Amino acid sequence: MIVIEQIEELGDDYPSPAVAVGTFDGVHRGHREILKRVVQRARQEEGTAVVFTFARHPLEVVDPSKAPPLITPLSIKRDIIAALGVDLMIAATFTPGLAATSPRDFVKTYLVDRLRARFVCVGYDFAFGNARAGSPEVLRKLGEEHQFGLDVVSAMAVDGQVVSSTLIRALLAAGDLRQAARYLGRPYAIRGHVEHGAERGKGLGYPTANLPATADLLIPDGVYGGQAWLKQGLHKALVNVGSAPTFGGEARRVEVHLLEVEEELYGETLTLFFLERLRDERRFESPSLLRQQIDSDKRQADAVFAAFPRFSPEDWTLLP
Ligand SMILES: Cc1cc2nc3c(=O)[nH]c(=O)nc-3n(C[C@H](O)[C@H](O)[C@H](O)COP(=O)(O)O)c2cc1C
Ligand SMILES: Nc1ncnc2c1ncn2[C@@H]1O[C@H](COP(=O)(O)OP(=O)(O)OP(=O)(O)O)[C@@H](O)[C@H]1O
Repeated sequence: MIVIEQIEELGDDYPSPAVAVGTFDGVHRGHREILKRVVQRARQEEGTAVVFTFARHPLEVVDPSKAPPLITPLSIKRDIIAALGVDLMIAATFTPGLAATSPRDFVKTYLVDRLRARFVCVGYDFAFGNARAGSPEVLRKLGEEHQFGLDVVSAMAVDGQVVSSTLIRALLAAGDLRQAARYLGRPYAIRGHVEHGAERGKGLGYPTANLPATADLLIPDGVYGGQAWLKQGLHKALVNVGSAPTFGGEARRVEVHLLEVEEELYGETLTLFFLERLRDERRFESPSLLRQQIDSDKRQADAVFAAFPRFSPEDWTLLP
């Protein structure tokens, strides 16, 4: 998949583009249905499957006080979208100019003149252009004018709930990783480079690879059962998100203890899937009491690994 950040970088060699437009934070199951249709259409027409999305959330420009943390930072969003078979991803910067563009001008400038879209796919509540005035109906009329086809995906529900990024963020903030995974179609994931910590973990019997806790980390502090995707292998992990109050409290970090790997990981890129929240982070009276607790976390995590639906980290999906 080719990724560009500015639509101006687009060349001319993209035949018959089928385009999905949206923020797609989380690339959840509703979003995936839209992207699948675009890929299917492109394959039928020997065209190009294109996603026109944004590197950050548009609300960061439109109304920063309402801007949510991202479920999928750009590098993860890119990998999920690539795994679906999309050919070209435009990860544009949302600007005040774009926010002020009317629906008609947005379609003319971006979809028609720049992208030469032949087919567009959006979801049931797609809103675009100045004051979110554009809707699927508006897009349909503009499509008739500019000769592109339109497919509007109806609301996808799972467990009786319409899937949305907002719903998934709320579940993650409440620590309900399992239900969030149902809507995402995979476990919640973060990615980072392994950093140096205080080097106490080895003494505890649980050495950890540390990732910085970014502002987008949506889940609460606590201990989690997870899986770490590292150098093309998936490894069971016990994870602490927090500031280690037993040792006086430090900057918030994500500490990953890999259960099956013992090697130097500094500087490696690690993708971490969170399966289930096991408990709150607590202050212990002594390191040995903390160690005993982690021994029991490990036993609890074993049950989580056994029960969690299998998933493919390369396809970013739960397996049937
Ligand atoms: C599974 C797990 C659970 C943890 N739980 C707690 C906890 O409840 N309270 C706490 O203060 N620290 C907790 N820690 C953090 C340890 O204190 C921390 O890993 C240790 O101090 C090593 O830090 P270092 O990586 O900076 O060397 C936990 C770590 C792991 C791996
Ligand atoms: N459950 C769903 N089924 C089908 N399409 C969906 C679903 N959820 C979102 N979409 C569509 O995906 C596109 C991108 O939407 P958006 O990124 O706003 O996602 P969202 O889940 O609706 O987010 P938010 O909760 O922030 O409104 C839109 O066209 C929207 O209609």
